[in-house]
Order: sequence, then C-alpha cells, then structure tokens
Amino acid sequence: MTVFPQSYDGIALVAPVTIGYERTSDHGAAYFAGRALRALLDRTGLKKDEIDGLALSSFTMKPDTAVAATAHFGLSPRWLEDIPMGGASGVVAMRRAARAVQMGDADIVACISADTNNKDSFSSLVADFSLFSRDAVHPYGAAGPNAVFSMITQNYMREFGAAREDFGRLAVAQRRNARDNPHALFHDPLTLETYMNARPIAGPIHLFDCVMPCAGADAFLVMSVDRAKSLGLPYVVIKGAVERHNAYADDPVPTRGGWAMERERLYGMAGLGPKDVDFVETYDDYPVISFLQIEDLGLCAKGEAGRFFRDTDTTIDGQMPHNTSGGQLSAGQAGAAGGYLGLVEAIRQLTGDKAPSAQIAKARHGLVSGYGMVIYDRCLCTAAALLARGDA
Ligand SMILES: CC(=O)CC(=O)SCCNC(=O)CCNC(=O)[C@H](O)C(C)(C)COP(=O)(O)OP(=O)(O)OC[C@H]1O[C@@H](n2cnc3c(N)ncnc32)[C@H](O)[C@@H]1OP(=O)(O)O
Repeated sequence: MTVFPQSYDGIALVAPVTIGYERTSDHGAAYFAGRALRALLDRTGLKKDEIDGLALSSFTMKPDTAVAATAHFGLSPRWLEDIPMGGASGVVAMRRAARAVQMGDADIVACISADTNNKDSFSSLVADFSLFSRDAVHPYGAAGPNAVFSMITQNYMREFGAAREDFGRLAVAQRRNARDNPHALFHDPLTLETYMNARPIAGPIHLFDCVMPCAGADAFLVMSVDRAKSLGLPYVVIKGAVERHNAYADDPVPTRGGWAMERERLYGMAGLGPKDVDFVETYDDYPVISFLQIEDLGLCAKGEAGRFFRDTDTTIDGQMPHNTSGGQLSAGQAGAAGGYLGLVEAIRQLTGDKAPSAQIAKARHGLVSGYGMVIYDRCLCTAAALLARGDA
C-alpha cells in the first residue's frame, strides 16, 4: 500500500470572509479585494503589517496582478503568489499558502479572490481565457464556456444516459441552500419544472445550467494552529490537499478530471475515505462539472452522478449536503472569487461561523474541490481538499 505523508500538520484556516455579491458594479476589482483585506483584519484584530503573505486571484484586476495589489493595499509581504486558475484558485492558494507557513516563508497569508463585473469585463474575460482559444476556436463559433460546456454536457448525456432532469435536481437543491445565504443573488425557490422550461442557451444547456457573472470577493487567512489559538480564532485544519493540471489530455471530450488522478493521494494523506465526508462543495459553473467531481472524488461510481442526485438529499439538512451556500449557480459567479466560494463556505461550516449560511448539524469533515480555466474543451486546473474542524 502506498503511504502518503500527512503533509499539512500544524496549519489553520481562519476568518472566512465574503464581500457581498453585486450583479454589476462601477468599482474595480481592487476595491473588492481591499474590502476583503479590511474585513480579514477587522475579524481577527490583526494589524496590516502582520500579514506577511498574500495570494491573490482576479481576472478583472488586470493588467495589475498580486504585485500591484501590494502597492494598492500598502502591504509588504515576504511571500507573494498570483494564482490565475479561476475555479481552482481557492484550493490551490490554500495549499501553497499552507506550504509557505510550514516552511517559515510567511507567518500569516491572506488568500483573497476578487472581481468586478461591468458591461465590458465579462466579454473581455472570455476573450482572454487563452490565446489558443481566441485564435483557433472562437473563429469557428464555439466562443466561451457556454459552448464548451454544451459539448461536455452533451457528451456526458450520450455516454452515461443522463437526462436534463438529472442536472436539474442539482440546481433545484442548490437553490434551496441559497435561501439562507444573504449574499446569494438568487433566493426564489426553483422548481424542476421551471428549470426544464428555461430558455435554451447552447445545446442541452439552458438558463439555470449557467452561472451568472457578478462582482464580489471571498477571502480567508492561513496561519499556524498555534497562532490561531493564541488569537482565539476558530479554525479548520487541512487533512489533505491536491492539485493536478492538464489531466487526461488525450481524452477527446472530458468525462473525468485531475481529481480522479489525485483521489488516492488525497484520501491516503487524510487517512479518510469518501464515507467520512459530511458535506461537499464542488465547483459548479455548470452542473455537469459537479457531476464529474462527485464521481472522480469517489462519492459515487463513474456515470452515476445522475442517480446520486436522484437518490440523495443534497440540501443543507440532507444526507450529503452539497454546495451549501447555493453554489455559484444560485449565489452568482464573482469571477475568480467563484473559485473561493466553496472553500470559504466549508471553512464557515467547520468553524461554526453561522453567518451568512445555515449550518450543517455536527459537520466534522468537508470535501472541497475546484476546477478552473476553460481552454478549448479542457478543464485545465483541478484541485481538491479534505478539511476538518479544528477539534475533530
Ligand atoms: C472561470 C473558470 O475557471 C471556469 C468557469 O467558471 S467558466 C464559466 C464562466 N462564466 C460564464 O461563462 C457565464 C455564463 N453565463 C452567461 O453567459 C449568461 O449569464 C447567460 C448567457 C446565461 C445569460 O445572459 P443574458 O442572456 O445576457 O442575460 P441578461 O440579459 O444578463 O439577464 C436577463 C435575465 O436573465 C437572468 N439571468 C442571466 N443569467 C442568468 C443565469 N446564469 N442564471 C439565472 N438567471 C440568469 C437575469 O437575472 C435577468 O433576469 P431579470 O430580467 O429578471 O433581471
């Protein structure tokens, strides 16, 4: 049997922060990132010069990166990362920040994701996802994620016999979860009938299969467990965390991602299995990608996610709560912050931080996964983490 070292001992995640999502904003991304930093300081009582590490993810702060953010915010970090990985950004930032703290490269790392959304930002974001897509794919009309995910969804339905209703059950359950999240942009209940009758967007994808771009920020801090205790902060520990990029590059259309490649390492590192997971937060820009994560991370067999959502109550009070904030499909997609939503929500659930979402009764272990960047038909960045309550 392969033995994986327990790699993230002594590391704490604290202070989950969300800067309320807005459909559109005239403010730039730096405004949202700055508010997130301020909220981290206010929550913890830390001073700005105690933050000596920064990981930043933003699509819409460009041409500025994390480097410029240090000047905007008057930070002078010893450790700095710009993580341009969309939906994988949260777990990747957490993983790398944890390593930096373990190695003594930083004591306290602020992990921040922020984006704005105005009339130009989303179209320029899609145009700039990759030069390859812009030059070789967009001229043929398959421009942007809606077209890419139409193909992935269609292929999944053909391969595994899934129906639109299967995806609908995920969207309906998540909307129920959004009810108690004041930051969510959609609160009205969604019925399967409304889901099925929504306007078509691309192929099998209809309106409620798509995220809605918005502005906002999410953030958290990484520090040592000792420091979290001395500050009196409730914290979460990392039992395992993995990332994998450009996995299964020879698959003609993805039906699996890097989670499948890294699953054994993730659970082996944690000394836990899928049965130990109390709730799961997947990256849900479209339901099909959550299906892949649920399968690849071992919560059900390949091709069985439709049945999983049929047979399992995934609402916050159910057997396996999934995307307990409503996920991006109901909360909104704050650009790169969409890649932090599930992670920040998991920290909230495991620290017993009741605001803003409802609380899962007695959650000890949470599984969080991320996926980011659509280039042609490829899910390029994948990541996952197993987290536990500080006292679990
Ligand atoms: C980043 C990574 O790493 C990987 C990824 O996540 S890739 C995904 C990146 N994100 C996307 O591609 C965004 C996908 N979404 C879209 O393209 C658009 O939301 C859409 C095409 C589905 C709809 O856009 P649109 O037709 O221009 O709608 P719009 O004019 O904005 O709004 C009209 C109505 O539809 C609603 N609406 C818009 N998008 C919606 C959505 N996704 N879900 C539900 N309702 C939506 C609006 O609230 C509005 O309702 P009201 O009239 O009641 O106010």
